[in-house]
Amino acid sequence: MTTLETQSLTIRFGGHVAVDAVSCAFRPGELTAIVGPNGAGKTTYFNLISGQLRPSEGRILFDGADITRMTAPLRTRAGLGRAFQLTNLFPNLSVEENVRLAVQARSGTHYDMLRPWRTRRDLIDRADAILDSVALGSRRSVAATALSHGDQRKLEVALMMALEPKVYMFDEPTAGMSVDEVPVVLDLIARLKTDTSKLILLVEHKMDVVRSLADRIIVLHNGRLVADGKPAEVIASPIVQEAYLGIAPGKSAA
Ligand SMILES: Nc1ncnc2c1ncn2[C@@H]1O[C@H](COP(=O)(O)OP(=O)(O)OP(=O)(O)O)[C@@H](O)[C@H]1O
Repeated sequence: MTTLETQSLTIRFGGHVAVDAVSCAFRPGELTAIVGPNGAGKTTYFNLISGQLRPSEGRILFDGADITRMTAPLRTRAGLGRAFQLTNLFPNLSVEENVRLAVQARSGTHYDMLRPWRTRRDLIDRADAILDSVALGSRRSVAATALSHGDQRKLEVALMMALEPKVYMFDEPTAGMSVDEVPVVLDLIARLKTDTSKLILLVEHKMDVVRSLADRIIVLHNGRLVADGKPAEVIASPIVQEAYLGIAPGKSAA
């Protein structure tokens, strides 16, 4: 069973404590939304979990192992998946080629001159299924660099899916998308949620998105974990509405 836990996780930048002794355990089958005002430490917390940053103090446990000092690539290999903006893309290769390469990397298959890629029906089918699930089947021949912003975000999700992670980490997955592109990504995350062995973390500002997807919400403020609970409870809590989501008491959080 996949488990992920941070214990007293802290990072300081000079004198500024961006993430301050955050202790939190995440469970499989649960989508946890991480919310809070700008500068609260949400992305920094993500960077600590995925290994882009090393904590000043505290520990990260993943499937029972202490991964605090593990490099980001090793964390990815261990099953921590994060959608990164474009960094894992080959911009001049097509959408399909990008996804196939990610599927191939996951399968551990290396380039084999005696066995052309097209003979690997299993890998091709897997790549096709992923392309369809992110609604990029019709864009498969387009160079990654030529995609619209929304389609590039979908491709990032596709590459993460190809790696079959145990943990999916989404940092504002619909940011910058047009209104008609948003539902595809939300549907996709909702479908990922149906696999109860997976654990999903979502940093999101839009409360309607949080409300529709989250099983649990944690609130960060000034780097501290200040609320943790079921969405209805956390959203309704006056202190969160007023102080952390910037909503006057009595008004809707949407
Ligand atoms: N590499 C860094 N060096 C110095 N300060 C940093 C660094 N990364 C983040 N910070 C600071 O840490 C704090 C938390 O930033 P972070 O980006 O994690 O907030 P956030 O909650 O994700 O905000 P937003 O919702 O605006 O994306 C901010 O004050 C930010 O300026």
